[in-house]
Amino acid sequence: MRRAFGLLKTAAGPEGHHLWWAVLWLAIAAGLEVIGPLLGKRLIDEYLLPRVMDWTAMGLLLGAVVATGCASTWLRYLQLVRLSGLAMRSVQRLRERVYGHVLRLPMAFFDRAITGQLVSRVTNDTEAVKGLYIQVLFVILDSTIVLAGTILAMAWLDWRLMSLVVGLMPCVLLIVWLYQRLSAPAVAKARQLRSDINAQVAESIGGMSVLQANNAQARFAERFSRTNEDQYTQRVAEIRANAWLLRPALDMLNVVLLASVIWLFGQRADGTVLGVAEVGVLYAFISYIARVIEPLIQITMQFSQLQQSVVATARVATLLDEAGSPEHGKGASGEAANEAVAPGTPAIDIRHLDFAYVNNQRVLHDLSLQIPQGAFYGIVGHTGSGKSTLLSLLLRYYPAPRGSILMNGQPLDDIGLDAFRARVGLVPQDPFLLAASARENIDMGRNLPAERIERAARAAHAHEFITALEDGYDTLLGEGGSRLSSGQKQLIAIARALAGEPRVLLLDEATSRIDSATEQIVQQALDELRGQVTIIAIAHRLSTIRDADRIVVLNHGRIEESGSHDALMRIEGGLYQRLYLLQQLAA
Ligand SMILES: Nc1ncnc2c1ncn2[C@@H]1O[C@H](COP(=O)(O)OP(=O)(O)OP(=O)(O)O)[C@@H](O)[C@H]1O
Repeated sequence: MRRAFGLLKTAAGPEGHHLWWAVLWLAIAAGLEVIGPLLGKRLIDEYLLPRVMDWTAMGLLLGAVVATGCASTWLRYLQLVRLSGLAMRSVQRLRERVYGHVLRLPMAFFDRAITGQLVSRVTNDTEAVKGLYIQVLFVILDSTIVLAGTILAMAWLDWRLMSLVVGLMPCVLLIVWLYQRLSAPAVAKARQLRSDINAQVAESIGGMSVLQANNAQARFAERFSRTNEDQYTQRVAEIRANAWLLRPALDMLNVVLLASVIWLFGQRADGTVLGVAEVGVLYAFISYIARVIEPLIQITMQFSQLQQSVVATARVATLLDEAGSPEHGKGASGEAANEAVAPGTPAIDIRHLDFAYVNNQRVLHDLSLQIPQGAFYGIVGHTGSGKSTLLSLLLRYYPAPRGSILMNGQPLDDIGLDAFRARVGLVPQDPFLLAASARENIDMGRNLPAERIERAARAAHAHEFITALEDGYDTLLGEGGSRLSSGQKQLIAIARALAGEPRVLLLDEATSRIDSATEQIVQQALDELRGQVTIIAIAHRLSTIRDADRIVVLNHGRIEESGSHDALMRIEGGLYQRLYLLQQLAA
């Protein structure tokens, strides 16, 4: 609860004072609402019943009754507008903060994160903050003030009648509690079914090609319709519980309360003529009864909603507490170091690198490797030998032990992260294309000049097919680049990496999903970069790295062999030779 409200306060940001003003005005609105029946009582008791026809005073009192009612409604409306605006701006601020935070989380976080849950934190859970404003501040606070004011006013008028009303109040709580108990299963079921509906839609859109290839449309539509029908049934059950239990029972209670007040009132009359002063009290009490029941219903009904909002907000707070990537020596300028590289300094220098993802289960053992400036190195090995792990450490997705990896003679940790990312380019196995134009996919939010994008596309041999598209570089590529072939997507990913003009280019099995013809294009592109860029390529397909200056063979996290293709092929029974021959056989 404390965390949720702490977050609410920070989300309100510079508008925090609006909150206090809203509370103050709400209290005034509630006060005005309570005053109305008191004025009405005075009108009845002092003028109508004794037939004192002082039209000015009566007009003033009547005007005051109408004015307090209007002012209270108007103030409440203004505060609802004010709080809703504040709530929506808070959601907007919080959502930006959470998304910005997620973007800075270390890769290790995403190993255990579940995508759907993270999306829900950023979208739905941040929305829950709005619920806190509207449910807590507006509904609960407003209802509580009205309730307290009404009870006080009743006590002041007639404490015995007030005791009767207050005595019957627990019945409202009991009715609402019963209703919630009875409707809870339907509410929970309906909510579960709604997420099933979302999941089914997402699943079928994601697997549309498989679905249509198997002619499964009818079966999916039927499954969807069943879930949809179930959800409808549960929603109807919820509405029925409201219509048949909640409202009639509360209306009944209202009648019982009214009848009891009138009965008690009748008991106290002297049997012939009602005490003049008491008719006004009866009027005020009748007005107050409605003002007691409604706030009570509101408070009780909103309580479970409030709990959900608090839990959701606390979940957002937990995500925000997740530590971001460690700061990387802000002052150290990677670019300056780049210019002043002493001759002979390796581009990458790995020194006795040990690494474990989870305590003591080492994945890399005492790895040492020097990669000269502008060299092309290939890394091969069986599945699970540690290739991707090495690449992840070179990319600083996970922190390597200090001093175990140097770039241009500088420990990775000392290089500013921006300078580092500008220096290193990555071509991943999955090219990850945005649902945007070819240009935006190469640019990737860096605002690069058009010439640089085109130069990169030419270097990646992507320029030809991009210009053949109907709008050239501005052609929209569809979700995940669905308009392109796998090979073309990979060429775009290479162009994207080259557009950053990196000094080091890392390729993570960039040719595993493309045909031999495209692989040759990739090889040609890499050949053209040789000498200018240091290239480190992980490859399952050994033909991609056959021409590398050196091939490093990993086995269970250790360097087993290292040398040129020809040198490695000469090691009889060597791991590389076996891998290569196996691939030749498979081909
Ligand atoms: N995020 C992770 N958390 C924990 N262990 C991991 C993680 N990633 C990889 N591993 C483990 O580290 C070892 C090396 O995995 P890695 O992905 O580096 O191998 P690889 O050589 O790239 O394999 P492949 O060729 O199949 O991609 C494996 O035993 C794997 O289970």
